[in-house]
Amino acid sequence: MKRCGLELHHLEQLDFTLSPEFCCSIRNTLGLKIKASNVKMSVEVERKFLCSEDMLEILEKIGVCVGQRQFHDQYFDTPGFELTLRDFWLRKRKGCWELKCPISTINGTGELSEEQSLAAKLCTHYKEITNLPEIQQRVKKVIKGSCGDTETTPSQEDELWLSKLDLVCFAEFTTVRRSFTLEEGVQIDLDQADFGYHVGEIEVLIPEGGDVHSAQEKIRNAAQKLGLSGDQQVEGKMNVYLKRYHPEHYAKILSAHVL
Ligand SMILES: Cc1ncc(C[n+]2csc(CCOP(=O)(O)OP(=O)(O)OP(=O)(O)O)c2C)c(N)n1
Repeated sequence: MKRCGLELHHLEQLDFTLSPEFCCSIRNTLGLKIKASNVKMSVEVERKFLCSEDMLEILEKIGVCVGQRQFHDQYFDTPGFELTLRDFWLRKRKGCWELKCPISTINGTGELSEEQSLAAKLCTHYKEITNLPEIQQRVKKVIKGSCGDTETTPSQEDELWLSKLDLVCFAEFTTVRRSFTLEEGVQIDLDQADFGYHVGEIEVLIPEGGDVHSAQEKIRNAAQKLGLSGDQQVEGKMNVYLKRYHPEHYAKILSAHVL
């Protein structure tokens, strides 16, 4: 999710009166403004955690609850899973398309301290693209399809570009999310997915090429404040969903070291 001073989910919470397309156009407008001032936050650094009652109490004390919302996600890939096997995640959420792309973990030079190595192990970071023509281009490149021209009007021609690129929905579920802000730039989401999985995530957004280590440091501090201990990697919603509903794909993804 892109955020500037105004949180995008504040707009999304209004969508009982605004259509998804209108929300998307607001998002795009904000995106353009952000780009113009050169602070486009397009890389998400995050750590998943399992939220205990104690943590929730701490969070309610030290964080500011910025609301609850519900969204339905649909994930798309080719029948041969050419995107997800390369760690690309194409999703439609509330009428908006998003593509999460892997980025190099190399950020600067020098040895990592033990703490930094642990933070890197526990955190994921992905670039998020939300501009549909850019998404289509990236997807085409990844799956190397000779799929003809996809320069179509995005919101009205969903089916067309998807079928041209042989993309089908392989996962869909609804999430109820409660969000908190902890300190400048640190957001905590508590997710409850409709297939029975609860998970929390600590998230920091940085610009492309920004300092991933310092984002990880912020996440580590937030984790400490919540009393999170240990170095256990926690599964995200998609891990659990795939394991349960697409075990063969899950096994392939594991052997490709994507999850
Ligand atoms: C712990 C872990 N999670 C995800 C992945 C791979 N992966 C990357 S993107 C991706 C799809 C989105 O997953 P996630 O970030 O868990 O979803 P969500 O929290 O709803 O998205 P948000 O609202 O924060 O944008 C996956 C599976 C991984 N390798 N390891």
